[in-house]
Amino acid sequence: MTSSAHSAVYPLKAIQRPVPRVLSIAGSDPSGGAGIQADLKSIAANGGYGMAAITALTVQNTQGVTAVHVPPVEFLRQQLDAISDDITVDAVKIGMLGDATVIAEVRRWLGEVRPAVVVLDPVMIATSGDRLLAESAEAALRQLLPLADLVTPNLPELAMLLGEPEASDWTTALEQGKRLAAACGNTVLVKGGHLQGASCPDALVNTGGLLSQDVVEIPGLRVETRNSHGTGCSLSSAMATAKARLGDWESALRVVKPWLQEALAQSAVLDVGKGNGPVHHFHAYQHSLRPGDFAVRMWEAAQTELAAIYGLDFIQGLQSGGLDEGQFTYYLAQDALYLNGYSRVLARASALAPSEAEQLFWARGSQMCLEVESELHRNWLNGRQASGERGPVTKAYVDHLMAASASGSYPVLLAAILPCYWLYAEVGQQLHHGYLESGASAEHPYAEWLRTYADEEFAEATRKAIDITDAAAQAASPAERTAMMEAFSGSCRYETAFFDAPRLHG
Ligand SMILES: Nc1ncnc2c1ncn2[C@@H]1O[C@H](COP(=O)(O)OP(=O)(O)OP(=O)(O)O)[C@@H](O)[C@H]1O
Ligand SMILES: Cc1ncc(COP(=O)(O)O)c(N)n1
Repeated sequence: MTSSAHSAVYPLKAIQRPVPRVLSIAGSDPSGGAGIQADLKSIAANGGYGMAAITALTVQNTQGVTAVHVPPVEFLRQQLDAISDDITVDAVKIGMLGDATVIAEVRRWLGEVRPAVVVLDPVMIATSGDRLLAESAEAALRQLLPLADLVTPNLPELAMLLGEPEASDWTTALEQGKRLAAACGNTVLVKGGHLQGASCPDALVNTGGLLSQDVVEIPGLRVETRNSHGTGCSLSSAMATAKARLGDWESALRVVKPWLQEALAQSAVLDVGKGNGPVHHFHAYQHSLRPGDFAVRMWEAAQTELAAIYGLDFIQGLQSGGLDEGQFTYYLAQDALYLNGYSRVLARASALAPSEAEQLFWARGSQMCLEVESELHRNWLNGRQASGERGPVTKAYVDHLMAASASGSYPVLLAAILPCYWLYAEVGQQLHHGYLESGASAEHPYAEWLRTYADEEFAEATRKAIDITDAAAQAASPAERTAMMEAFSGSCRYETAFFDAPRLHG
């Protein structure tokens, strides 16, 4: 991309701060969907550092506002002064002001500090219909408008500020936007949220030549949802942040509008409240994993197979001692055959490993498999009548691992490898625990085998294998993670089938 093409999108001269310090002067919504709570999330989600000076406390949830308390205005003054005495404020968003004394205090502070970006959301009435601004303060709010760079009224507020009837179509709304912008000498963001129909446009309106044209419209589709609580708060604080970051209102709205649309579209994920729920400010972070997230997902996916394993005759017989000796021999022989294939797959993981530590870990695992295989022959299969042929489950399981290995993807291969560590360690621990609980009798026909399950070295290796796979998932693409879950679940099913194979094929 040429530098001129780049600056056409983001005018470099105007980019001020990589992480702008953005102050919300607004009311508190304890349910977290609107007010300062929404503002702080919105500022962070849009790349800013959020601060909040609280004008009023409300008692509200997704169903409505039941009380409003406006603390002494001196306290607001102290909050504002504490911030600006210490911190450079790159942008301010003003929301609920409550009454005329609060408006006067904010006006004084704005006059003294003169922040570079001021967005005013003229909050008067909540979505629920409850008043958030004393009626007597409407004139004072009108007089505050010229101190803002951007005013973001919804359609009822736009009409109220002009003293006109509410617009019922977009053309009328834009005309009203032009009148308000001309009267205040600033830019008005006309919002389509209160319109009917499938589209939901927004437009920046300025009649003084500040924009590329008087009306810059950004189209948008309406999201079918009740969860619109706090959209106005979120939009205005996102705009303050994006303006400080990108330098102009048009660039800001172009990034904020699709972000908010997605926040509405994904709001159901949050499942908050019985009324108009909040939007999902951090929807974009769903795609990135925190350490441990993928391990938890895999563990959840393994639960059905673990339950199936504990229900198997083979496992119950091994625990009680009633297991048929022939079945046990078949199991040991297949285990030895399986470990030979598994060793080769671990060697492949070692070859694909991105670091020497992981390379060494899988190489050691590969070596350990061969050692256990020969120990099985030496100590356990010696003297027993066992076939050296791979049974159908052993063959299918090893083929599944080989296919994951052939995929060439390190994360997918690890996901296929992991259940043999994890489920085996888990089942082994349970069996060993059960054996100890029942008195650890030396008479138990499988006592010696059950004792091998207490191997702490194997438990440690399993924890390490989980951590490495989890870390590989964090670095993987979404498509690769889907393939990982498939490979993991496939191996879990083979673990169950492997324990059941002696009954069917032994
Ligand atoms: N259903 C929706 N689908 C898509 N965008 C929407 C929807 N509802 C609102 N918006 C967007 O949300 C923002 C706020 O618009 P709206 O007109 O609802 O303001 P508001 O009434 O001040 O918000 P609030 O609901 O917080 O009071 C605008 O960008 C608008 O386009
Ligand atoms: C503290 C506070 N500030 C603003 C709003 C407006 O948001 P909405 O119109 O979505 O209810 C609110 N409900 N509460």
